[in-house]
Amino acid sequence: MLSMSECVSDDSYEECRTTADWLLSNTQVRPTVGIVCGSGLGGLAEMLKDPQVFKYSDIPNFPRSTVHGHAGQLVFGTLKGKPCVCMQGRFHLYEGYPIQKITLPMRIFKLMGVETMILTNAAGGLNQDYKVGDVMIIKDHINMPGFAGINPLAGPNDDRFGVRFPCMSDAYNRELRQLAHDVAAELGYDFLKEGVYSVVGGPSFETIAECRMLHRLGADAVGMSTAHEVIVARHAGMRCFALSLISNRAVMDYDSQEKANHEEVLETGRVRSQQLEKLVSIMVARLEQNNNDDNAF
Ligand SMILES: O=P(O)(O)O[C@@H]1C[C@H](O)[C@@H](CO)O1
Ligand code: HPA
Repeated sequence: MLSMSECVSDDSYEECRTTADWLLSNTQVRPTVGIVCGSGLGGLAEMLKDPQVFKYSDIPNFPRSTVHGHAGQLVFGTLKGKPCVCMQGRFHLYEGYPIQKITLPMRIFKLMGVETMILTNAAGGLNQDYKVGDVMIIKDHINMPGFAGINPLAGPNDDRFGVRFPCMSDAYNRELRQLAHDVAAELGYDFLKEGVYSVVGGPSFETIAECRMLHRLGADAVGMSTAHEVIVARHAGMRCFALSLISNRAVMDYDSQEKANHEEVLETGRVRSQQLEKLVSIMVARLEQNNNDDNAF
């Protein structure tokens, strides 16, 4: 039988502090906004002015990106005058990292002063009204690995990050969702939806039966990321906003010839990236600084 320290990744407060301090001593930027780029959406990082780039491999305690479409670098800079840090590439459970490791950047960002997280991903559309290229504002998630106890907060709780039992009914900030709707309407975007994201472990795409089940459970889109990061960010009291780019339609029909594939996912990102960049940059420009959050420490 494994001991607790063998089961639970050892990325302690001190390690996060070391990484945060290392980054703070190597950049002048004091980010208040964190952005995570999903598959094929790395272009979001190119919006930052006066960028300062750190390869993940050069950052102490940071994991490495192993997935095509995830560049593996942290970019600091300003967006419409707001200091930001942007992950050009994220980590996924299927890469083999412990779940605490893939969510580690959230804690590092918190220690660096980030108050608001904007997360993006590519996802398969389960909702039959969704088309490839639609963008879904995430209003809630279903954490499938969580039902099997795979939760980034499992293990001893460090109260310096947040409380033992954090609330998740308000995980996706209502005001930020409304802001996204307002900005999209001003831009004339007719491809914006709002729905529930279900995270699965991957890397195999879902079977037809799995897609049907997730849809019946109330999910509008399925993907392999984001929810774990949001759990850790909310635990640490950061407010979260997340978007799914519907990169493919989940196969729900046994007569369908469609097959999910990563190339289609990346291609959809290329097609929509400029519009997403515009949406995110206007949102960032209008962000209020104060984050009055009950979970905050
Ligand atoms: O990082 P995200 O969630 O955007 O990546 C999605 C899920 C898989 O990693 C990959 C499948 O194409 O894209
Ligand atoms: N399923 C899971 N993850 C995904 C998908 C999908 O269909 N598309 C992009 N990421």
